[in-house]
Order: sequence, then C-alpha cells, then structure tokens
Amino acid sequence: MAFSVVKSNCSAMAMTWSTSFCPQIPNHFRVQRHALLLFPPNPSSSFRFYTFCSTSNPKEEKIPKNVGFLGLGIMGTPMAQNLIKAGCDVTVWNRTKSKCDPLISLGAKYKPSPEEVAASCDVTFAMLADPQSAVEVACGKHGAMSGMRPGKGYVDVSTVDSSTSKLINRQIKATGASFLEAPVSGSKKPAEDGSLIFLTAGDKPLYDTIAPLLDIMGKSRFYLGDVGNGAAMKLVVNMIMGSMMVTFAEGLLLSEKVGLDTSVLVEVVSQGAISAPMFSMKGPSMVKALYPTAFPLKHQQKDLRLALALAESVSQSTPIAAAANELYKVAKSHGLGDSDFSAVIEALKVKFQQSAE
Ligand SMILES: NC(=O)C1=CN([C@@H]2O[C@H](COP(=O)(O)OP(=O)(O)OC[C@H]3O[C@@H](n4cnc5c(N)ncnc54)[C@H](OP(=O)(O)O)[C@@H]3O)[C@@H](O)[C@H]2O)C=CC1
Ligand SMILES: O=CCCC(=O)O
Repeated sequence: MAFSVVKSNCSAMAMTWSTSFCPQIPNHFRVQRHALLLFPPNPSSSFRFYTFCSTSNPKEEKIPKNVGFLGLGIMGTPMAQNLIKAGCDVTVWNRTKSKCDPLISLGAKYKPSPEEVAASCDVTFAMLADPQSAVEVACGKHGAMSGMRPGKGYVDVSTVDSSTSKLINRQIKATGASFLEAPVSGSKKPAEDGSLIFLTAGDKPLYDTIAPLLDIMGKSRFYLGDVGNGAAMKLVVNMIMGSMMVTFAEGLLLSEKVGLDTSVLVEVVSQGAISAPMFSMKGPSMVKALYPTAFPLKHQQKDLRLALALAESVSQSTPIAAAANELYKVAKSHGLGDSDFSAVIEALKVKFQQSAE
C-alpha cells in the first residue's frame, strides 16, 4: 500500500513513501511514525496542519482534523499533548478546569462540557478514571452523547469493564455515531513518548479512520472485534501486572529480611529469565520506599476488582489475583491510593508489623 503524508500548508515539505502497511508488525509502525515525526508540529508556524492520506484508496480518506479529548489526568494530558504536537486541532475538557490550561497554552481549544466538545469535533477521545466516570462523561447530563450525531466517533480509552463499555457503546450508537473502545497498555512515560499499546474493539470503520491518531499516541494497536474484548484484554493484562508487582514486593522484603542487598536482587532479576521492564523501572525506587505516581494504586486495585468480576463471570479460578487485590485494598486503606501502585509493598510491611505485635 502506498502511503503519503502531506503538509497542507507547505507544498515544499510534502513527503510520500511506500510501505507494506501491516498493523500486526509493530516495526512497520515505527518506520511510519518516525517518518511522521520528521515534521514536528509548531503551533506558531504556518506548517501547523498535516493531512495524512492513504493513496491506495481512490477517495483519499483523511484523518479527522478536529479531535476532542475528555479527561486530562496522568494519561490524558500527555496523549492530548501529542495530538496537538502532531498538528491536530484539539478541543479539551476536564472536570477540574485548571488541568486544561497547559494544553490551551499549547494551542488547544476549550469547551465547558463533554457535550460541546463532542458537538464541535469529528472524533472525541475519553480518558476517565473508572466505569462510573466513563459513563457519567459519556452519557450523563451534558455528556458527550448529547453532542454526537451520525458521522462522528467516540473513542473511550479509559480502563473499564466490558459491560460498562457495552453500555456506552449502546448509548453512543443510539445517536447514529460510531464507537470504539481502546484502553491502553503503557503508563505515564509511554503516554509522553507516544508509545502506548491500544487494545481496540468496536466499529471497524472508525478504527480505520482514527488509526493515524492512535499511531501518534501509540507504538502499536490491536483490533479485537466486538466491544467488550478490548476491555477484557486490558483487565487480563492488568491482572497479571498487579499480581507480578505483589510477588516482586514480597521478594524485595524477603531478601531484605534475610540480609541480602535489595539493589543487587533488582539487578539479578533484571538479567534473568524473569526480567521485566516493570521490575527494572520500579525496583530502584521501591528499595528507597519512594513511589512517584505513574499508575495510581487506586486504579490498579480497580482493575483487579474488575478482573476478578470478569473471572467470576466465567467461573475461572484466580486465587493469586484475589490475594493481590486484598493487598492493594490494604494499601488503599493506609492512604496510598494516589501513590504509584508499587506502594503496595507498604501493605506487606504493615502486615508484617501487625503480625509481629
Ligand atoms: N496512569 C497509568 O499508568 C494508566 C492508567 N490507565 C487508565 O486510564 C484511566 C485514567 O488514568 P490516569 O490518567 O492515570 O488517572 P487520573 O486519576 O490521573 O485521571 C483521571 C481522570 O478522570 C477524571 N475524572 C474522575 N472522576 C470523574 C468524574 N466523576 N467525572 C468526570 N471526570 C472524572 C479526572 O478529572 P479531575 O482532573 O477533575 O479529577 C481525570 O481527568 C484509568 O481508567 C486508568 O486505569 C491506563 C493505562 C495506564
Ligand atoms: O493500566 C495501567 C498500565 C500500566 C502499564 O502498562 O505500565
């Protein structure tokens, strides 16, 4: 497939290249993304807008230019920022308005409700905390669905359960608009670097239309079919992650108790078969009892809770995840909900202290 990138305000800078475009091959994404990044957007320059088009399609489909973004927390802010930097015309909304200000200063527009964002944009992304807020923002009073109509798209990138996603899907589809669930794997840094992994499901034409936007924010994307599959995939991944973190925390504390150097343990783990970027990234700060928030502990506990409900719905036994969930609940009850999820190690320390009394 031939693929071309055209800067609409600058014919001298137009660029065209060909590649066998295959979503299943992340390296091909990388080639395309790096090529896109050869043109860093500058809001103050006249080269602000890009047009991306697939020349294999005689109609030359263009990516949506007006993009809405609802929810500007740890993840939403850098994701929206990358869309702005790539030249998209971004309109933002956040419950706490002050979080919109840094994006407005980068060139984003602001609307006072999700409804008004959706009404003014071709496609609207939502990155909300949990199922309740995702439903409220999409379907509540002045929610996004009130601004939707045929031809528009709603993309929920929050981590929610399948039934929440299906509910939002139904409501959005009732307006004639399209819906895609697209939760992400990857945390604060991948969101900043534009290297998230999208787990999408829902309207395939919407997926195809917004693929270039996903490629601005992410390094790969999976299309998983019916709505609910993206949410389920995300919950399974985070169930594994939450349990792994607890096991790692137990290992760190045990090594310390038997007189080993915990920093050496982190190094040993990083070189062996159980090495994982998560251990190498979080280990050094956990050793120092520091938990700078990338993924809030309260969200990890929410994901374990939702994953356990998913397992329950199909009678799948998940005793390790259930035990891990209990520790996140203990950590939350000790005021660590807004700390990074690696702070779950503190729950084990508290437990040890209690059992020693
Ligand atoms: N952080 C991470 O590493 C990752 C997080 N995720 C998932 O992405 C989602 C967002 O995570 P993250 O950005 O870290 O979370 P944050 O807690 O930083 O942000 C949550 C966002 O939701 C908004 N919100 C919360 N409750 C409501 C409500 N009732 N009505 C309207 N808006 C509301 C917040 O608004 P306000 O600013 O007003 O509080 C904020 O914009 C979660 O589902 C999380 O599980 C997925 C991958 C990685
Ligand atoms: O949902 C949060 C995921 C965090 C990560 O994938 O590193």
